[in-house]
Amino acid sequence: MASLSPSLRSFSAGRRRLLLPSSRASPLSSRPPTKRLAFSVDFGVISLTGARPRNLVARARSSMAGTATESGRKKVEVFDTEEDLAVSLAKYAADLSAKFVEERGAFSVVLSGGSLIKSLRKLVEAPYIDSVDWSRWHVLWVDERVVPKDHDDSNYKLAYDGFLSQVPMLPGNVYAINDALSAEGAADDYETCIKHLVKNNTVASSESGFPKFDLMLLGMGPDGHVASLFPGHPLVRENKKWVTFIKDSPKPPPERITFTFPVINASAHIALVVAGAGKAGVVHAALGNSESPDPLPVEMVSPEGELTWFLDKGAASKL
Ligand SMILES: O=C(O)[C@H](O)[C@@H](O)[C@H](O)[C@H](O)COP(=O)(O)O
Repeated sequence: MASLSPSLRSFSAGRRRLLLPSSRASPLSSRPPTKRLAFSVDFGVISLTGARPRNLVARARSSMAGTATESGRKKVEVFDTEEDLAVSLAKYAADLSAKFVEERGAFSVVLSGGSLIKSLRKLVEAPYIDSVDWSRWHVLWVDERVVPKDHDDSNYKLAYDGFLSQVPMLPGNVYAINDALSAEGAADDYETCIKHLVKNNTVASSESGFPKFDLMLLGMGPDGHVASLFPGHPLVRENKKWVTFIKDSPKPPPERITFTFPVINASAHIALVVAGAGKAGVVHAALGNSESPDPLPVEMVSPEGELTWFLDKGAASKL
């Protein structure tokens, strides 16, 4: 069982030193994972775990050919409950951690905000709390709200309270934005920070010249947004910058920084984690055969590597 390292209270993120909101590591359950596997199809694109929604295989089978990237692979995993989803997500992240730590001595992980952090809760339990080499993790954010670190809207605070404070991660390996800067300044500064990480091989580089993160963990909004890339917003077409900013986010708070699609899509692995029937319509749209000239942001997620959808039964209910 990990205890909260006192040094985690003061994170040094590159040139930045951040004071953290006070937080306590709560006692962690040592309950073993209880994944239930009721059905599984895997032909390179789909595996269903737990409940098998009507028509999913046929629909996914027909949609994948049209939407998978040339080199990329796409999987859709559906779980009976969000609890089962969380169990599987923890194993997925821990397995990738072991693979990348062995291959290149580091594991670069990108978090989003929202409900994703809660879905990572099994990672702070046995067996992963002890088996994962947390000292090799390097954590960044795909998007961040431009608010102080101790503000309730901060994605950093959300992740710190719900995840990072409960694992023995090295404080210097957690890269938060500089909250003393404007949105534009913070975006530029974060891009510079990532350039340093690419230069010293902490983060890999894609052939396209963009950073290639080992694992990106994305949530999806009910309107189909990912990161802070919203439907109909010109930022979805940004193709040069690595990190950009938005001052009119339709989801509050309005000022944010966000990775751009070229960076998201250079990833080696992306997990799109979506739970709840409220998002079933967008999941259906995203996994359908849409030929729309104006795709939803979530439909633009198409990594060089592997995309895995983690859905609970509610989110998959219209498939
Ligand atoms: O900072 C943010 O707002 C997020 O990074 C955002 O992209 C989030 O992941 C989605 O809005 C899904 O959030 P929920 O899972 O809470 O719906």
